Amino acid sequence: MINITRSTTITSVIGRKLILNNVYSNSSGYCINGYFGVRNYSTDGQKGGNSQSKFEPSDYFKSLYDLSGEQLKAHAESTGAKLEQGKQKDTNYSNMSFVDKLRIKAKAGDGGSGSVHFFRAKYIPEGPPDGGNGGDGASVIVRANMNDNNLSHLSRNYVGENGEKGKGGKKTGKKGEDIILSVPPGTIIKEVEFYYEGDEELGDDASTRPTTIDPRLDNTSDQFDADYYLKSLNSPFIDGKTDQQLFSEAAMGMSDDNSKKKKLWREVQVLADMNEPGQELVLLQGGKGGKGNFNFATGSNRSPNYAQSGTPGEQKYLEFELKIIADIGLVGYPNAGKSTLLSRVSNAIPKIRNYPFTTLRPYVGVVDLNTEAEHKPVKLSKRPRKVVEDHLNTTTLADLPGILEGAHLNIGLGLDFLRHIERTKVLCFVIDMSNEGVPAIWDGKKLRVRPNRYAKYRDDESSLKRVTETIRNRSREIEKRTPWNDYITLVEELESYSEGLSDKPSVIIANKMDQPYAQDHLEEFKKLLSHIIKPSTVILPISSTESDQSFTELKKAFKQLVKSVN
Ligand SMILES: Nc1nc2c(ncn2[C@@H]2O[C@H](COP(=O)(O)OP(=O)(O)OP(=O)(O)O)[C@@H](O)[C@H]2O)c(=O)[nH]1
Ligand SMILES: [Mg+2]
Repeated sequence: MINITRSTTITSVIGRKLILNNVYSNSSGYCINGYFGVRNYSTDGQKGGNSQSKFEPSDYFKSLYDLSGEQLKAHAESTGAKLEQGKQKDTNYSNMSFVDKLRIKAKAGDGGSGSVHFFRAKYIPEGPPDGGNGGDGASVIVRANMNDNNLSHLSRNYVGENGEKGKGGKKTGKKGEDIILSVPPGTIIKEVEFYYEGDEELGDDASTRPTTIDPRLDNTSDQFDADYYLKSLNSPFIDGKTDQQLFSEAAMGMSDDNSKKKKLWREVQVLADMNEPGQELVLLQGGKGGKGNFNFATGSNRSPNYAQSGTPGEQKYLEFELKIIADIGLVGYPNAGKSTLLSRVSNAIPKIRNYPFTTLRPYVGVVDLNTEAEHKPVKLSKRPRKVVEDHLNTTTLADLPGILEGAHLNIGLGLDFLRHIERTKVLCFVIDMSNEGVPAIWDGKKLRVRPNRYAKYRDDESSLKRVTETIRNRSREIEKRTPWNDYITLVEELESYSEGLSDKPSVIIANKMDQPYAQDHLEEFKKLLSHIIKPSTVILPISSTESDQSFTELKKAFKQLVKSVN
């Protein structure tokens, strides 16, 4: 078993094969790329592409894996293969892409056909029929898993294993092994279909697809036609077209000149709302195995030489979306210490640097609410990743990219992650109290939250441009920032993006309390905020870089807030 680096993407799962689209580092740090022919390999024991850490590669890949850099070079030279220095990815950090919406195509396995077989033994030349039933096809199942935090591990295409054909001796064929798609709790799954722009009716391959079997082939139906059935057993063609042809024509829109038109998607139905960790649901039912010929023996026909074919597995386009990315979202200016805080209270290992916009994508960590453990700063790269089993006393915390004034106008990293904030239940504001050593003296001017301050410029492109430029310049003058201004700007940005967003239950972290002037800032901050926020809002002074008892307080606050929204 080999550990694949995080950079690996699995683009397809077809039966027992993973189609991997990436370059792999071997143990000596060299890359073995597709040129070596290792893109497709058998993955015994690994179906579904969920646990990417385990798979059985081909012997060829294995033989390359243990070669040293020098040996690999020699191998590449002798075979004319391409060899590149592998990028040593820092897999400890959350450099994995964050995917919160994804559309996939999935097909459950077909049922295996029943067998036509007769018992044979010495002195029994014409024994009774004993062809076994076909195995059922693999179903596609979704499972909510606390240890997943986004959808990036899912591939775009899943094809379930077909059930095996029945065998002589009344042996039932092997069942296709189910594909289990593991998703974070809070994922909503919809069935979607496509149509072409300007033509609402076409493109619905669900309606043109032959999903039901021809009643003439279905021996449970009144119209069952044994002759027709036998003919179809010998030939895969039905009415001049194979089932496969009919399907792919419809799916690819070949029957019409739709290839040039824009493909659009629409919702058919909501299939699942995965809220509870551990919750499981069959998304696509695998086909039923066909009955073997021993089932059809009757008084008038003791030796039926036909069997039932399996039913096809369901096939659908599915859309996965994370409705809730985490219970709690960290909201703050860039460099306020959000990632540092996440690393201290959760199992996540985010990248922490002393410059703004270190975090570019959301990252979700799991917070164990049980532990009263000391939160000592530890070398994060040495810390093992924790797997959560007890989900009752845990909560999830999302580290989000920093926001600036004007984020709702797409300044800074902009709108994209304001969308993520919308999908957390509780807000945890992180305010930098150090403020680069500027002493805090509140000038006594009343602060007001003014959402949609810039709304009047919205429709006028040139003034909007001017305004965004002014805000951009202002954001560079760090000394003009104060903790209370930071807080109000954050609330204004949330409100400007979506009214009521800042009304979610929240806690305020006054961070970097170890810095000079932080205590002064905090005093002023508290004074000022008592005028404008709900008095019940907790303000917790913390120093994320020091060993601090306040983390226990913070966890208590988290526990209470999360309880209040669940
Ligand atoms: N002195 C002190 N420094 C801190 C504290 N918390 C964080 N820092 C430092 O502040 C810097 C920024 O921390 P990050 O956690 O990367 O900040 P962030 O809010 O995630 O920043 P972005 O990802 O850019 O939005 C780092 O150099 C941290 O070491 C603190 O409590 N005290
Ligand atoms: Mg960060």
